[in-house]
Amino acid sequence: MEILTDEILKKVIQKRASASHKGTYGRVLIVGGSANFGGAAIMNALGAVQAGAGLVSVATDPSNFAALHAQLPEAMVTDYQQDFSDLMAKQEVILIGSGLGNQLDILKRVLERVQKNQILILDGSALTMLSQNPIKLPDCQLIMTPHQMEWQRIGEVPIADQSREDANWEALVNFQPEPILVLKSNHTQVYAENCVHQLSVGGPYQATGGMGDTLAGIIAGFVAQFKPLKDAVLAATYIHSAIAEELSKKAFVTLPTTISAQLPYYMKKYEALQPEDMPIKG
Ligand SMILES: NC(=O)C1=CN([C@@H]2O[C@H](COP(=O)(O)OP(=O)(O)OC[C@H]3O[C@@H](n4cnc5c(N)ncnc54)[C@H](OP(=O)(O)O)[C@@H]3O)[C@@H](O)[C@H]2O)[C@@H](O)CC1
Ligand SMILES: Nc1ncnc2c1ncn2[C@@H]1O[C@H](COP(=O)(O)OP(=O)(O)O)[C@@H](O)[C@H]1O
Ligand SMILES: [Mg+2]
Repeated sequence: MEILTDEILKKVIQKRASASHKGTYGRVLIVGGSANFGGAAIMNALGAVQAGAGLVSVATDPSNFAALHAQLPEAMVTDYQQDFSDLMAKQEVILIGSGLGNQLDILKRVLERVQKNQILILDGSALTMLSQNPIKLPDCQLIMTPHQMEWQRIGEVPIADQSREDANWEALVNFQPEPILVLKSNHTQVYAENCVHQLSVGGPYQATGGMGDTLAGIIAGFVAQFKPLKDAVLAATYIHSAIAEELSKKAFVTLPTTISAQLPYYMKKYEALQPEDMPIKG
């Protein structure tokens, strides 16, 4: 097991080239946010946009359009009950499930259309629906972001056994293609390419609804811009909790939207650094 440190940010975050444009930094489609859980899709989008994704679209319930636009005019919207396959085809990254609720038809429609070169992130309700319905996963690059109960449901690893790496690896073999697993808890671990990486940052000041929705959005924003995939996921997972820990020095709770708002400033400190550079101060 490896402990994640800010070396991963030095490795992953790159200074932007002058000769670039929004398309250079990736297109992300978020599918989520039912009428009751619109905030989840908004927090996905805030995470992805603030992390630097070039173009972010949200397929959601139309009742969320105005709130999303008011919070984040940078994001585009579409009605998730309509056919959005043309929009899907243009994306590098698709994130589905945060606040989606039990909408199996939408999940099936999206999974059937995912292409091999696309990155698919499965969160929240998508994981719960997959655990209850026999649906084939698409042949693409997969990332799953369950909390402990979601991993118990979909991975069939009881929460009490999730501290055992061998139990989690055994469960992962049952998924084809094998996903990168971001197993969220108070000791979040990332399972990828035969290695387990554990967070050394973060704490209970993060225990607020929407914290995982925000992480899923940040992962989407990072994998849209940075390569290789595994390092981008590790960096996103690290920065989400590192910002929270920094904020917790002055705040009792660290709200998901506050973490997203800090992303561009925190990332800026790392753009010109390389691994092994002097530690960051302040
Ligand atoms: N503002 C919004 O729009 C928001 C929308 N949201 C969306 O709602 C949907 C449902 O997601 P969900 O996570 O709230 O519910 P569910 O999947 O039933 O899991 C909860 C059950 O698991 C248990 N549990 C055990 N260990 C756990 C752990 N480490 N972390 C967390 N839970 C743990 C837990 O135990 P308990 O709390 O009872 O002790 C409880 O029994 C999903 O799409 C999500 O994106 C939310 O993001 C909130 C903000
Ligand atoms: N006590 C804690 N210590 C560290 N991190 C925590 C703690 N409680 C929650 N978190 C983090 O908050 C996030 C919660 O994710 P999740 O339950 O999916 O939230 P939501 O679905 O409400 O957005 C995860 O990243 C988890 O690691
Ligand atoms: Mg969640």
